[in-house]
Amino acid sequence: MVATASPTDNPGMPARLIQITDTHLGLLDGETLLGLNTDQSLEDVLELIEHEQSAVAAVVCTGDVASTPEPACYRRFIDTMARYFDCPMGWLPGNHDLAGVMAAINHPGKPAHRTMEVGGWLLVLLDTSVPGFVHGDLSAPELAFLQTTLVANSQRPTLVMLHHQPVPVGSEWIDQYIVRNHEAFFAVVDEHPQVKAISWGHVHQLYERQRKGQLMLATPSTCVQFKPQCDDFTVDTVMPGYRWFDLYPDGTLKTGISRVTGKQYGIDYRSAGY
Ligand SMILES: Nc1ncnc2c1ncn2[C@@H]1O[C@@H]2COP(=O)(O)O[C@H]2[C@H]1O
Repeated sequence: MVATASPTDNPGMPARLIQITDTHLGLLDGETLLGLNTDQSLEDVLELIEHEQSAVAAVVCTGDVASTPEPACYRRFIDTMARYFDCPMGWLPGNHDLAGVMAAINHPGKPAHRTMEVGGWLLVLLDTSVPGFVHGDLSAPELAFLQTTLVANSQRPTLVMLHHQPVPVGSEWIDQYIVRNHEAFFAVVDEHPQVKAISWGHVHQLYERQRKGQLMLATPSTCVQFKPQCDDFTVDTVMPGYRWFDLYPDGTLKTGISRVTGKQYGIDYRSAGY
C-alpha cells in the first residue's frame, strides 16, 4: 500500500500526483492485448509505484481503463487500485471506454471525474471520447465546461488531463486519432495562463514538449507501447510505465516517467494492429 500524502504534512512542499493510462483491462482477469496480460502489467506498474513512491496525494487514470467497457471490468480496476492506494483517485474515458458505464458504476471507491484539487492545484479531467470512433473530439458542452471551470479558478495553477493527444505526436497512423477540434481547445486554454500543463494517454508512448505556457505530456501505457515517430502501427520494446508530477504551491511543476524493468510479457512485436 502506498502512503497517502496529507496536504498539511509539508506546507510549501509539492504534492505528488501519479498518472497511469491505457490499462486496457479485459472482461476477465488475465485477458491479453497483443499477447500481454493487461492485469499483470497493471499490477507490475502498481508494484513499481509502491516501490518508488513514499507518499502520494492523488492518482488519475487517463482513459482506456477497459478494453471491454463492462461494469465488472471497471469494478476490477477499482478493486486493484484500492489494494495500492487510499488517496483520492480520478479517471476519465478513452475511446475504448463507455463514459455512461463509468458514470453509472456503483462502488465505494469510484474515482472522481471532472475536477480534483491536489495540493492547491486544480486538475480538469476532460472527456474526449466519441462513441463508436477511435479519434477524439471535445463536444460543445465539454468545451463550455472547460471554459467555465477555468474562468472560476483563474488563480489556481491547473493541469488539464484528457485521453486523446491535442497535438500530433509525430506518428501518422495514430495522429489520425488526435482531438479533431484541438484549435477550439487551445483557443480556450490560451485565454487562461493558469494552465501549466496538459497530459494525456492514448498514444502509449512518452512525449514531452513545451507549447507557449504549457508543458505538453504523453504518458506510457501500463500495457503495450507504440514506437514513436513511425508512420505505420509499430509496437515498441520499451516497458509499461507511469508518470509522476510534483505540483508546487507556486504553480511550478516537475514531472517524469518510470518504467517496469526485468519482465517478459510475450508481446507480439510483429503485430500489424488490433
Ligand atoms: N494498424 C492500425 N492502424 C490504425 N489504427 C489502428 C491499428 N491498430 C489499431 N488501431 C487503432 O488505433 C488505436 C490506438 O490506440 P487504442 O488502444 O485506442 O486502440 C487502437 C485501435 O483502435
